Amino acid sequence: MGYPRHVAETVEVLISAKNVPVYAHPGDAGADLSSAEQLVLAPGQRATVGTGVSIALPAGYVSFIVPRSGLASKHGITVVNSPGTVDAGYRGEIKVTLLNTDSDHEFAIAVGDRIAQMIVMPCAQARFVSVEKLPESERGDSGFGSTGLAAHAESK
Ligand SMILES: O=c1ccn([C@H]2C[C@H](O)[C@@H](COP(=O)(O)OP(=O)(O)OP(=O)(O)O)O2)c(=O)[nH]1
Ligand SMILES: [Mg+2]
Repeated sequence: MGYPRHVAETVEVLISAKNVPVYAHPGDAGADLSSAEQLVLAPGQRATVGTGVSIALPAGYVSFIVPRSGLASKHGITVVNSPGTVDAGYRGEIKVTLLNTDSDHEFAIAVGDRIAQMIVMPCAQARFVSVEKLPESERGDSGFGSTGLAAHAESK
């Protein structure tokens, strides 16, 4: 019996890059982006780092730039504006604003190091329809931890 196999949607994305983002494994959601720059992030420092990658997403798609979990857990490196949003119409270089959250250790980046990953997703654009009153829902205006144990018990 074979493992059920669902072939994910693939979409053609035009790219201009020296280092094309790489999916480490078949079916991965994130393709690794590498640095086009050499730099050192001091403890607590942030920097906007070039990737040398420019893309043309098809209309109706978005790319999100998100941190790599290994860099986050081992070195405290994150993406400040995660998920960074690459609009379909953007043709400039994709840059990654990294933050070294480690309070003691600097983090050195060499050209070609994988610094973040990009996810390509279909994305709807809303047609905002103004109304006087929104339709009712079970959640209503509860949020911000409303389903936490204590709050949940109180509300029962
Ligand atoms: O991590 C990121 C986020 C954005 N961008 C590029 C692609 C995106 O389409 C553009 C604008 O991003 P965003 O809308 O998040 O920034 P903004 O501050 O609103 O700038 P703008 O006024 O240009 O929209 O910058 C990146 O290269 N990396
Ligand atoms: Mg914007």
